Amino acid sequence: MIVLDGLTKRYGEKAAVADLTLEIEPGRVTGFLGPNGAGKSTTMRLITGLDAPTSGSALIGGRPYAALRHPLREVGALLEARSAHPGRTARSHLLGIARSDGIPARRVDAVLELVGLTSVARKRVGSFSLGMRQRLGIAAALLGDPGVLLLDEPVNGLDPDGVRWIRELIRSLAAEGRTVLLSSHLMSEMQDTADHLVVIGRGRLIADAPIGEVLGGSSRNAVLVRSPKASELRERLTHAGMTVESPGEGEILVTGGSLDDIGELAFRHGVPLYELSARRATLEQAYMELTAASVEYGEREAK
Ligand SMILES: Nc1ncnc2c1ncn2[C@@H]1O[C@H](COP(=O)(O)OP(=O)(O)OP(=O)(O)O)[C@@H](O)[C@H]1O
Repeated sequence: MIVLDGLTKRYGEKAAVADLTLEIEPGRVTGFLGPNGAGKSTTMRLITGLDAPTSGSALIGGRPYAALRHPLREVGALLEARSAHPGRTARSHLLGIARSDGIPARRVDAVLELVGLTSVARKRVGSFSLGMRQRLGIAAALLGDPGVLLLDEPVNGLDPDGVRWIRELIRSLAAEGRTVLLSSHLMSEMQDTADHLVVIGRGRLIADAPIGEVLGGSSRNAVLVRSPKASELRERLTHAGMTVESPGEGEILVTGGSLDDIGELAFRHGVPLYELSARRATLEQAYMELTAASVEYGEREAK
């Protein structure tokens, strides 16, 4: 369990993280989302003691990172900035980290196997592809078999097989009862991996809710109806207070009413239906609505 209480980090006038209070619970994957510059990496750095908060606290199992006796056995982190020396082999890189926390060498071989790098364990990291380096970073995070994992953009550079592999790994780590905090800009990947979402913008909390709740709260949830009497149905649904659009000939898209409401209304008025189906909002759509007001480095600035 990770507990943030009034966590704040200022760089001069600017608050990178502002008064963040939340609990990241074990046994589920918590997705950590926010526009560029929202403060995700800073939050992860504060949790892992790489930066000190200006005020507030970040506790892991009730203690700050600096007070953990065997930090690698309690927290594993894959953070963007951490990289291996290109002249070292994968195995010697991991052995160095393992030694720093009294982790036995056999664990190094076990994590190399787990991330699929056994065959290149004695190759220099400098010759690794981005995806292989990412796997090595994940191996380092898992070295101490920690109960808490912080993964900042772990799918970066991975091919589709690698992406699927990491999704399954992350889900199994959470299923074993670990606390997993995962940041990613890939919304479809997040939708498939996370159970719970924490969304921040300009350092502040925007949402802390189960993914189903975030998706259900989107205005983009709608019902698609196809009918040979679409225009009559449109009038009746509008009269009943629903909002109706016509995306195509004989089709209407309804918000403000459930499948059951629409089906019953059509039945009452003798309107035949050829299709009645839920169009669920994607995480990308729900996320865009949530963060619209807090995009810091948007298109306008970038151009
Ligand atoms: N060392 C630093 N000195 C000054 N400002 C910083 C420093 N580190 C981060 N910031 C600022 O704090 C804000 C939050 O940055 P952070 O990297 O945590 O965002 P992020 O959500 O991880 O963004 P991204 O999605 O782009 O990785 C940004 O405005 C950034 O410029």
